[in-house]
Amino acid sequence: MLVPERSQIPVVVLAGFLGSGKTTLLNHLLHRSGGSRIGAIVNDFGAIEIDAMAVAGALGDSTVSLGNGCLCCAVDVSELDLYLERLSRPSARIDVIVIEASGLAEPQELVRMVLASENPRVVYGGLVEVVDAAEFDATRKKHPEIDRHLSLADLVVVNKLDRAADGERERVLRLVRSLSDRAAIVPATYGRIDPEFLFDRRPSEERVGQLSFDDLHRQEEGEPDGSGAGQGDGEHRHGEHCGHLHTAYESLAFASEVPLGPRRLMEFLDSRPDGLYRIKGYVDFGPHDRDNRYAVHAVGRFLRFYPEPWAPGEPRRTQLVLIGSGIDTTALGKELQSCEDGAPHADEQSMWGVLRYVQDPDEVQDPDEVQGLDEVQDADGVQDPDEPGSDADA
Ligand SMILES: Nc1nc2c(ncn2[C@@H]2O[C@H](COP(=O)(O)OP(=O)(O)OP(=O)(O)O)[C@@H](O)[C@H]2O)c(=O)[nH]1
Repeated sequence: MLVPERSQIPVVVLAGFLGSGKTTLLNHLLHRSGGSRIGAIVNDFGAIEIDAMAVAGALGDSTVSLGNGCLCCAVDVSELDLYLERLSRPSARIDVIVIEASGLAEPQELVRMVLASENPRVVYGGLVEVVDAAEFDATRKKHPEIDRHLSLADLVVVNKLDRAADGERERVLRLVRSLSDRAAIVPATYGRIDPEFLFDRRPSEERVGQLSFDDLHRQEEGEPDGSGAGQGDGEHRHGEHCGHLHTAYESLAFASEVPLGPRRLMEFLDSRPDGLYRIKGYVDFGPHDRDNRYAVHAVGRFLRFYPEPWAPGEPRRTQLVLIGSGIDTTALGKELQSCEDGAPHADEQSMWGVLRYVQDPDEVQDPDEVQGLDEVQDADGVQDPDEPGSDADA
C-alpha cells in the first residue's frame, strides 16, 4: 500500500522538540547528500524564518518556507500541497523531500497531511524524530507527550550525545529505545547520521504501518485506536489544538536595524527567565565586529554564538525569535530593545562576554565521524542482518 512507485519522491518528516538539532541535521544531510538532490520545506514557529535562513544557503531554490506557526495546525494544508507540487515537478529533479517541522509541531498531524496529499509524484517516506540527549529527561518531565511522538517514529536520532555524560548516554539510549516501539535508534552528535537512512533506505513498509492510513482516519474521527496516538494528554479534535505542545508556548520576533551592544545583550541573556526555552537568530554587533554576524542559539540553559561573515550586500540587522512558556513577551521585547546601541565606536573588551560562548572548534567533531548504518540497532536490539555488528551505544 505505501510501497513507493519507482518514480515517487519520498517525503520525510523531520520532527523533534525545540532546539533538539533538526536544522543541524538537515544541514548535515544537505552537505553529505552526494549526488542526491534534497528539497526542504522548513516550518518556523516564530514570525521570522530563522530556520529557513539557516538552510537556504545550502539549497537555493529547492528550499521553501512555511512560516509563522506550527505546520500541524496553523498553516493552510493547500500551502503544503503547493510546495510539494513545486518540489516534485520533474524539472526540479528532487530525489527526496524533507519537511523540517517546527519544534512544537505534532508529528502525527504532519504525517497525516503528507499521507492526505493527492500528489501522485510523492509518497510518505517516514517520520524522523530528533531527541536532545542532554535535555531528554527535563523535556519529558514537562511534556510527557514526547513519549507518544517517539512511539510514532520510524527513525529516532538521539542527538547531542557529546553533551551527555558517559553513563547517561547509555541510559538515555536505552530509555529512548524502550519508548520507540520498532524504530531504529541512531546515536549522533551534530546530527551527523548517514544520509542513507533517509534516501535509499526508506523506512520499511512495516514501520510505516505503525501509523497507517486507517490509524490516521480513525484518529481524525476520534475513535480509540489503541496506538497511544492522540491519547494521554487529551484527545486531539481536528480544528482544536488540545494537547498540542505549541498551545503552551508563546513566541516573540525581534528585529532591529540598530546594532546590539554585546554587554547589554549578555546581561539580557544571563538573566533570561527559565520559561524562555529557545532563542535563535542572528545578531549585528555593529562596530564591535563589522565583518561577522553572530548566529545565536539558546536551548534551555545552553548558549552558543557562531560568528559567520556577512554575505556581500547583506543588510546589517538583528533578527531573533524567542520561544517560551509563561513568558512576558512584551517585557522581553522591551528588554531587547534596550540592548540597542548605536554608538559608532567599540571598546576592546566589550565582546569578551560574547566570545566566551563562541563555539570552541574542538567541540565539533570531525565531520567524517558520521554515525553509520553499521552502528545502528533496532529498538528491539536486533541488528539488521546485512549490517556488520556494532554497539549502538558506542
Ligand atoms: N553540543 C551540541 N550542540 C548541538 C548538537 N546538535 C545541534 N547542536 C546545537 O543546538 C542548537 C540548536 O540546534 P538546531 O539544529 O537549530 O535545533 P532545531 O531542532 O532546528 O531548533 P528549533 O527549530 O528551534 O526547534 C544549535 O546551537 C546547534 O549548534 C550536538 O550534537 N551537540
